[in-house]
Amino acid sequence: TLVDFDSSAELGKQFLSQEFEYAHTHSKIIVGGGTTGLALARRLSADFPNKQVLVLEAGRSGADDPLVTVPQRSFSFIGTDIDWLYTTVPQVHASNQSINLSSGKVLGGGSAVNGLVWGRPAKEDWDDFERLGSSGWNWENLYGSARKSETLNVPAAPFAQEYGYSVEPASHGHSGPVDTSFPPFVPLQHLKFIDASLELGHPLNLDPYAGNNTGAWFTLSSQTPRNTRETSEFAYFDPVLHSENLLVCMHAFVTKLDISSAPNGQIKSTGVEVRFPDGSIVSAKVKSHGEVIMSAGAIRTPQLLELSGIGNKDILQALNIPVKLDLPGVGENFEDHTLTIMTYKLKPGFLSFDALSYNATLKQEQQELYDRKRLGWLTFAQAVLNFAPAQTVLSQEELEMAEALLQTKPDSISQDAFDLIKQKITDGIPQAEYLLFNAFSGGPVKENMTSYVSLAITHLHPLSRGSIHINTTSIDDHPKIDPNVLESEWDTWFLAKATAYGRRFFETESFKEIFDSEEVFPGLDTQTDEQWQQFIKDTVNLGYHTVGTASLLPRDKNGVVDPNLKVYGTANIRVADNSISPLLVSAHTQTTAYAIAERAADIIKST
Ligand SMILES: Cc1cc2nc3c(=O)[nH]c(=O)nc-3n(C[C@H](O)[C@H](O)[C@H](O)COP(=O)(O)OP(=O)(O)OC[C@H]3O[C@@H](n4cnc5c(N)ncnc54)[C@H](O)[C@@H]3O)c2cc1C
Repeated sequence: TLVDFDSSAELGKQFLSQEFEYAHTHSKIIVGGGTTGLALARRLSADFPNKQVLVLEAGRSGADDPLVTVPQRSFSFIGTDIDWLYTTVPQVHASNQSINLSSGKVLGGGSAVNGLVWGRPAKEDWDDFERLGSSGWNWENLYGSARKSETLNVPAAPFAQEYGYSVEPASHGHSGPVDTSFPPFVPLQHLKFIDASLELGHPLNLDPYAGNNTGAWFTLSSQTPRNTRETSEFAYFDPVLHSENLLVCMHAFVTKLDISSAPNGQIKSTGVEVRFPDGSIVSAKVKSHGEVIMSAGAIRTPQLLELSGIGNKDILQALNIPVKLDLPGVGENFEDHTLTIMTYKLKPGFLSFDALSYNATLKQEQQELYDRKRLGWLTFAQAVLNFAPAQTVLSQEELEMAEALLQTKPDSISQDAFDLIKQKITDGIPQAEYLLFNAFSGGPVKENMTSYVSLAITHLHPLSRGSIHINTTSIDDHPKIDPNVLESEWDTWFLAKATAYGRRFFETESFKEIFDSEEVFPGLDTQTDEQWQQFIKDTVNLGYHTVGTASLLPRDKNGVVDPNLKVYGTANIRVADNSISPLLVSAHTQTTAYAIAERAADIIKST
């Protein structure tokens, strides 16, 4: 059942204050109806036919909104009503930039606004969760969970032939809620990107979803065979919309958890406080064996825990918040992928999505093609990724420099995580991702009537760690988001080297055919190591892959949740979202979020 607290406030208040069925024993309140929250809610409600699952989501539905549904429009949500509008604090190691960290305020959360890339990490990435001390959180189990979320749609023969798509069905799920597909349109420049990668000696990976993601490959999108976006709302919730024991509330803003004491010196949550759009606050209560599950995402989950008195006592006391539980790991270990963008101009006659803004006829044609047949440019978000190990990006001499740089552990990362990342570098696990955006996305002023592409270069395993903490007692103030990017010398050095390597793609024969030789951004004046490093510091972005702020780690290693996802020291509070990932993976993170949801459901059902 779906209730909108904006249009049906009175009904909503009745539901909450009259303690409807969700207040039964063993009921679950899930805070946040995002990627993980709705996936988990569906699974839990299926298993507890007589118990209630209540999901509280601050945003609205994404249904029928082209900002959400049309693949090509991914990223257009930035600055709209479904964006939380986060930015970081000025980054001291990155020219004092405040970096955008937009995030989905909508049912489906990140899955409703992201770039639709459907990836999968290297085996070692998920195995490292277990190596860091959380038994059962390994590749084998997470891969199994990930496949439960997916239904692979093999590409139709004409498109497979035209673009050279390949897929290994055995490496995918076939009966999960999320449809994954290849788009029926790929821009020429993306096909050339495969050729350019091969020309530079990168391997073509025909099966990147089974634990080895190295090389250039066609990526699936979280997209239906009708070429609309899949979100956790559409995939997991809509099919059970009328289920009586799953109540999803939108415009339901959770302001804090109610906490009381529990046996054995623990604390428990008796429910949560929910603010309605009219400003009134109503408590939603859990009874006896009920639980509160935090799925508010890696930025809001630590904020809500701290506002409720769970976190580092020094931070709480400084704001006069009564300390219910001193748990210093809350809000720590924050990491995100760091990335830079290079921009190139296409030769006259070649077009990118920029043309949609200067060619009205083309725009209309493509819109009609999409509306009538769900074909054409608007079906496309991404097609090709290239994951490269350090050994591919760096020369022999640079590899020796890398070894020297990696002798020093940056202050903010744990010794365990540092050692695992060093091992991954040595073992040739991808460290850099190259991805083409089919439009201008950074650089000096854009010329009229010109099409560009941008190459995003991502550092997959950065060493710098930051934090997300409250700095006021108001839920309406964004927490202080400090990724602490480029604290580590290695992070700056490697991203600079990986970015400089990006220029090589545009020097290949394959690319020369379609690109203007003039590099637009940063421009060929940038040549020396110092210049590249300055470019990185001035322009570094985040990958929108925020993780780690309620880490799945032993408590004495700054952990927040145990392997059953219980917050240490609590009887009935769990976290199930990307804040639990203790280490970033070499992949875009929605598949990890879905895998966490599926695994969390299995764990919660059995504990
Ligand atoms: C712009 C962008 C592009 C991305 N591109 C990709 C990509 O192409 N491929 C990929 O794999 N990953 C991508 N990601 C990352 C991926 O989407 C996220 O890692 C993933 O969706 C996070 O899932 P989550 O469940 O942890 O959080 P979310 O999905 O963010 O869910 C959190 C939910 O909680 C709600 N909420 C927060 N606070 C409250 C509150 N106080 N009360 C009630 N509700 C609340 C939020 O509105 C949200 O719906 C991208 C992310 C973004 C933002």
